[in-house]
Amino acid sequence: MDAVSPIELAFNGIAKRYGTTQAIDGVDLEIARGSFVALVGASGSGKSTLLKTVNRLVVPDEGAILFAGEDVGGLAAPALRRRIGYVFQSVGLFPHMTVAENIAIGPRLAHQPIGAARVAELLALVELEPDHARRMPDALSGGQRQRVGVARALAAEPQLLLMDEPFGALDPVTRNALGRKVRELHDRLGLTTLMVTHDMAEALLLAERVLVMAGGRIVADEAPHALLGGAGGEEAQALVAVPRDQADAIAELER
Ligand SMILES: Nc1ncnc2c1ncn2[C@@H]1O[C@H](COP(=O)(O)OP(=O)(O)OP(=O)(O)O)[C@@H](O)[C@H]1O
Repeated sequence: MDAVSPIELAFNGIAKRYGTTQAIDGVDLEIARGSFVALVGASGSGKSTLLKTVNRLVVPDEGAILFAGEDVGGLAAPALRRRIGYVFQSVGLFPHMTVAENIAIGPRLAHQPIGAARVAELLALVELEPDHARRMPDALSGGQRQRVGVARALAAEPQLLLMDEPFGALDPVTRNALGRKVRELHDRLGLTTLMVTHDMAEALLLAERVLVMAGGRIVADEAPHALLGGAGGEEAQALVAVPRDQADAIAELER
């Protein structure tokens, strides 16, 4: 990505209230095409709500979101969602469908079905075996299910990938491997990726830009190396302190 990358996503004055809770409190943000952006912050700070405004699972009270220059509020939701891959923590695979059927569901519903060869290609992308296609979701490990979730999100060849705590339920080794895999796919497929995570270490390692939310606002917007150098203010530095303190404590144990 370079300085002249076009803007893939622009949030202009986004606000969303639930009763007395101001979930999003005026977000202005531009995300460059091809970038991998992490959204971190305390529980309840508004990360998921902000992410869901992009694919219209949440409709903001105020403001507009431009996706490749088009106002998402003016697009039909199914057409919009076909251009956006969405991966979330609980995966949401249909239990009564095979892995192949789960992967193919989006294109099928859009009347653009994909064949077995494309399913096999998608399985290979996420490093699953061809014979996983015939399995039912409950015959997979959590990590394998999450890989199927990523394959499903990529099935319609989206240009934008939204991920909401995609690796949250996984063990640390699987989490690390799948995070790296997703970053590699992001690069290889030329995606723009917006990932919500609780884990600052994951954000620092995978993203090139880290946004910190607090109270429905973006309070820091920095590159990982700048955050590690002390930038971003109090909220951001409190989050950076967690993996740093852990690394220090482990280094201490090794002495
Ligand atoms: N559908 C809803 N109805 C009522 N309140 C909601 C709804 N969705 C979110 N909220 C509230 O809006 C605020 C922001 O929620 P959101 O899920 O965006 O936070 P988050 O940063 O993603 O949190 P977490 O990290 O715990 O997932 C919270 O106070 C939450 O309780």
